[in-house]
Amino acid sequence: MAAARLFEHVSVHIFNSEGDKRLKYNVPVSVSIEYDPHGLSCKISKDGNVEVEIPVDNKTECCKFGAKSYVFASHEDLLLTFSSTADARRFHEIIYKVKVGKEASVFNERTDDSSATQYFQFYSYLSQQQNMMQDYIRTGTYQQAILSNMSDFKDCIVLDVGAGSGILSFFAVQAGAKMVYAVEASSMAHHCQTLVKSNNLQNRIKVIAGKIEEVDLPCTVDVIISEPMGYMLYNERMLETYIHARKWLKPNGKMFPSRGDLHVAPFCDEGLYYEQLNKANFWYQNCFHGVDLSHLRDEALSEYLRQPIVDTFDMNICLAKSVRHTLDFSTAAETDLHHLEIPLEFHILKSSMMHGLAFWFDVAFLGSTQTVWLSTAPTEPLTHWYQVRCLLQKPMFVKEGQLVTGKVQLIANRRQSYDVKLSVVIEGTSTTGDNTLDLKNPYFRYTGAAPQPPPGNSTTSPSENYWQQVDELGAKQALNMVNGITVNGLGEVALDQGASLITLGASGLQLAPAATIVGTRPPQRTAAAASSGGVSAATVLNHHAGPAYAPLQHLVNHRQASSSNFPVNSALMIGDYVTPGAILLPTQGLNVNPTAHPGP
Ligand SMILES: C[S@@+](CC[C@H](N)C(=O)[O-])C[C@H]1O[C@@H](n2cnc3c(N)ncnc32)[C@H](O)[C@@H]1O
Repeated sequence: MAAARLFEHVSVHIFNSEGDKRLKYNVPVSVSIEYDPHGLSCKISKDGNVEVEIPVDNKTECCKFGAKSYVFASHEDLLLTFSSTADARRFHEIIYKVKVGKEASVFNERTDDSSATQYFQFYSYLSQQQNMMQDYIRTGTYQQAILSNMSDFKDCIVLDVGAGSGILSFFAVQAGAKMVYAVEASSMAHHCQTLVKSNNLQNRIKVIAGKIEEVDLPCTVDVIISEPMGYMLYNERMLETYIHARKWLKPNGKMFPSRGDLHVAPFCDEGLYYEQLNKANFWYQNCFHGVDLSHLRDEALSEYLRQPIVDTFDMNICLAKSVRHTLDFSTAAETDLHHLEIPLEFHILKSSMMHGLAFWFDVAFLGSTQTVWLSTAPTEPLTHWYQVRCLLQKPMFVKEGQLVTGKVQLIANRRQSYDVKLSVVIEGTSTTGDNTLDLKNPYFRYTGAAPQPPPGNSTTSPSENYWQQVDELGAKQALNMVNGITVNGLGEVALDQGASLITLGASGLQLAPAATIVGTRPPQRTAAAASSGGVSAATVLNHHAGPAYAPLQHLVNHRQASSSNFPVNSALMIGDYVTPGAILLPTQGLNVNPTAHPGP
C-alpha cells in the first residue's frame, strides 16, 4: 500500500433529500487518502478511529464545491470542507487523477481532451516548428529583443514557456543566461533535447517535458520568455499558460514579451463580403442534380460569416483609427482571459460601407536597455499571423464624422479558442450591426497576391505618378563620375560611398541601392525584396542591360513578383488549425526602435 495523504481539521456535513445540510460531526475530523489497486480509499477519522470509508474510482460521483469544499454524491451525500484552499486543491488533484486518468491542472480543466491531443500533435512536427522559426520577422525580433537587453539575461535563471525547438532558450544563452528551463508539452521536447546536446549546452539548458501547469521547477526564475501568441493574439489560449507560468517568477522578474496590444478597426471590403455571399449561394439552387437545396442557403451563409478571415489587406480599407486593447502580461490574471470585453469607439474618417472589424496585434519587449516591438500590423512586414477580419452579418453605411460605438467580446471555449461577438451601432441612429464568429475555424484566404487599396483611393493622377516615379528612379540610377566622385542624375553626391551607394564587384561601378523601390505597398512585402539582399537581383541585372532601362524593368519585375511569385508554401490545414507556409526570408529590417510604436 502506498503512503497516505492526510488532511487535518476537515468539517463534514451531510445533505438531506431536500438538499439542506447539517453537521455530521460536531468537531473537525481528519481525512486520509490511501491508494489501493482499484483506485483510492478516502477515510474519514474521528479521534483516531475510521468512521467512514469511501472507495474512489473512475465511476465515483464527486466534485469540487466552491474553493474549499468537495462533495461525494454517491456516498451519503457528504460535503467535506477543508481548512484551506490549498488543502482543497491538493485533495481535488489526487481524486481527479484517479477519476479522469490524468493530472488535475488548470490546463486540463479548461481544455477538451480532443483539442489538447490535436494541438500538441500539431506542435510535435518539426515542419511546424520550422514554419514558425522561418518567420524571420518573428524569430529575428525575438533574438534582437533578447540580445539588445543582455543585462536582463546575464547570469540569470530563465524559464522558456512552450520551448518547441528551444530556439528562444538558445537566444537566452546567447545573452548570457546562467540556466534556462525549457518546458515543452509536446513530443518536440525530445528534439529540443537533441539540439541542446548537439550544441553542447546541457549545463545551461534543462529541457522539461510536460505542461507548464503541471511540471515542477527546481527554483524560481528571473525572466520568463515565450512565444504564446495566436491569430488575433488570443487564439490557442496559450497566453493563459504564459501568465500561469508567473507562479515561477521572482518578484520584479521580467516577462518577455511584456505586453500585448490588440488593435481593432472598422473596414470596407465589398469583394470579401460578396465572396462569402457567393459561396453560400451554392445552396440557393433548387435543382442540384434534381434536389432543392435552397432551404439550407441561410444556414450556409451564417456558417461562412462565422469564419474569421485570415489574410492581409491594404490599410486604406480601414475607415477609422484603430482602438487598442492592452494586456499587461506582468499583472493580468489568467481568469481575465476567460471573457474579454473591448469597448469600441470609432470616429469615421470616410463615408463608405462598413463590412466588419479588422484585427491585428503588437507585442512589446520592455527590456531594461531597450524596448522592442513585434508588430503584425498591415503596415508592417507580413508575419505568419497575417491579420484577421470579422465580417458583420449585414454591412452598414457609415458617413464621415459619424461615431460608431459598440464592443467586441472574446469568450473563451474548451477548444483552446474563442467565440468572438461583435456589436456596433452608429450613434444617434437606429443602425446596428453584429455577428458571432468561431475563432477556432478561420478561413485562410491569403494567396500571396499584393493587397490592393480600395477603389477611389487616388487623389492624384496614378498615370502621372507612375511616370514621375520612373523618371526619378531613372535619374537616381543615371550615375556619372565627376572628378572621381560618383554623382547621380539628381545631382546627389555620395560623400560616404558605403552608406548611400553600392560598389558592384571589381569593376568599381557604382549603383544606387534599390531601397527606393516604387509602388504603394511597403517594399519588404514583395517577393523582390524578400528574396534578395536588399538590392533586388532584378535591378543588378538591369544595370548590366543599361542604367536608363533599369527602372522600368525593375517596376515590371516588382509587379510580376507581387502578383504571382511570392515565395509562399501552400497553407497546411492540420486538424482545425491553419498554418501558413514559410513566408519570409532574412532580408527585412527589424523594428528595434527603442521608443516608437510601429502601429498606425
Ligand atoms: C508558438 S510555439 C513556440 C515555440 C518556440 N518557443 C518558438 O518560439 O519557436 C508554442 C509552443 O508551446 C508549446 N505549449 C503550448 N502550451 C503549452 C503548455 N501548456 N505547456 C508547455 N508547452 C506548451 C507548444 O507545444 C509549442 O511547441
